Amino acid sequence: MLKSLDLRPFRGTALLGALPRPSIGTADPTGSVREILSRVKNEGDSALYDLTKRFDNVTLDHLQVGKDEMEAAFGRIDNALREALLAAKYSVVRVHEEELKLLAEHELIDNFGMRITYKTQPVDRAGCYVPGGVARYPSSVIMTASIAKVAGVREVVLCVPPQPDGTVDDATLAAAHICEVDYVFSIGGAQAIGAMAYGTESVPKVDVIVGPGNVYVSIAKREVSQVVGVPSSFAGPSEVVVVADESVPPKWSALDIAVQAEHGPNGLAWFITWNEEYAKAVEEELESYLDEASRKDHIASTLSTQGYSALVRNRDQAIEVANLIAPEHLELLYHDAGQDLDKVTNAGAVFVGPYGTAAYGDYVAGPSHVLPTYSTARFASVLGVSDFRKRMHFIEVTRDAVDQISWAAEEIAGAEGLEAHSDSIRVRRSEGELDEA
Ligand SMILES: NC(=O)c1ccc[n+]([C@@H]2O[C@H](COP(=O)([O-])OP(=O)(O)OC[C@H]3O[C@@H](n4cnc5c(N)ncnc54)[C@H](O)[C@@H]3O)[C@@H](O)[C@H]2O)c1
Ligand SMILES: N[C@H](CO)Cc1c[nH]c[nH+]1
Ligand SMILES: [Zn+2]
Repeated sequence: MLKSLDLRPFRGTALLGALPRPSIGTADPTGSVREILSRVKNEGDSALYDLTKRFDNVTLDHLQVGKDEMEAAFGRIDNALREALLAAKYSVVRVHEEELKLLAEHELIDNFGMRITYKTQPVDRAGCYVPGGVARYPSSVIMTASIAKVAGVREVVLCVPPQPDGTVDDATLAAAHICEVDYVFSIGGAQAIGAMAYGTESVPKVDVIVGPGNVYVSIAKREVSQVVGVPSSFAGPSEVVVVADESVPPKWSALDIAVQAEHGPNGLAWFITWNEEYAKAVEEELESYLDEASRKDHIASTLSTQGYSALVRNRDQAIEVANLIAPEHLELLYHDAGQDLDKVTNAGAVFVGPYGTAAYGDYVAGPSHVLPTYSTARFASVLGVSDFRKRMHFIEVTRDAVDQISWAAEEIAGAEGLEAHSDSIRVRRSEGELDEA
């Protein structure tokens, strides 16, 4: 089921060479995504109807879902789910209100008499993509839209693929109601990303697009990043690296491999250990779980392409391998894993200790479950408040600064041959103090 790798002999750059390369699937769909985007840009709503027929096999008679329908869905879902969605939103809002405090306006420094102040402002309108091909994701509404609202975004637009009957499922609509989403459209895939990036007759153009999705969605976001803000994470098919030893029940490790694999194709699932016997026990548990699993085909699909069981020398090498993979989720389940956190340099989210299944992060821990995949955790981060806000700085130049530092600016402007630059400074330096009005 998992492909076995013995990484114990490899060190340094040889270790990197021994790892399989990450893959987004057999054929790169960038060409067809570009075609979809260009149709949406040129034809607007009519392309959205047509592409939804083609890729979702659904004939829509309208694109937008009304706020009354969101509220009705909130009333229809069962009580336990309503409470669970509210609890998840509460947790996410709490964490992001703390993050927002870190972005508060602050004076950075008095630099040669120039006061430098930083301030952030929300974007005006954000687009949240919520996936819906091989599963339903009301949690992704909370993990995107509620964060946009905490960030102060004025309007949130949400796109989600339609169900086969053209509707959007109640749990997703209820989550949209809870998060006070302003517009919901039943459009999925690359066409939804194009609609939010360029705007159509029905879909308002947004300033930032966030949210996870399959390879078509993730590539579409990358393609429109010239005209709209898109986080640098490639929030694509789910990934997990589970590191464990005999201190963890093998069934727990096996389930955690299956958790992210059940999202569907093109994902990645690694199991890493330094105990050969334990590796066999986990593999057996995984096989017996798969016999009964309702999403067996999805799990098998990810495991058959990027499912690995790797044997390493020790926990240090396990973390070295994890850092090279840079996975979306890293689980350090073994005893005393807290001692190793400083060694982790590349991962979207890290779960620590035997209870740390990534499923807590998927739903209730508080940080967004929209995380970097496809090795982008080398440079990208979890979705957060700052993805919906722009940073500006204010430079207040005092008379004192004119006296202190003009000489350096004039000198450099002279070297660049930019006369107006140096004149604009010289005139202030030489023409003396203005009366304070
Ligand atoms: N990284 C993260 O933060 C994160 C979070 C949640 C989910 N996910 C991932 O999101 C993904 C969701 O994928 P999904 O497929 O269920 O839903 P999705 O909404 O991302 O994709 C469904 C859409 O894909 C389009 N599509 C399907 N086949 C196509 C084709 N051949 N050409 C062009 N477009 C096509 C359709 O329009 C459809 O509406 C999963 O891979 C899951 O692992 C990632
Ligand atoms: N594991 C996904 C992120 O890769 C998020 C999610 C949503 N629902 C369940 N899981
Ligand atoms: Zn998940």
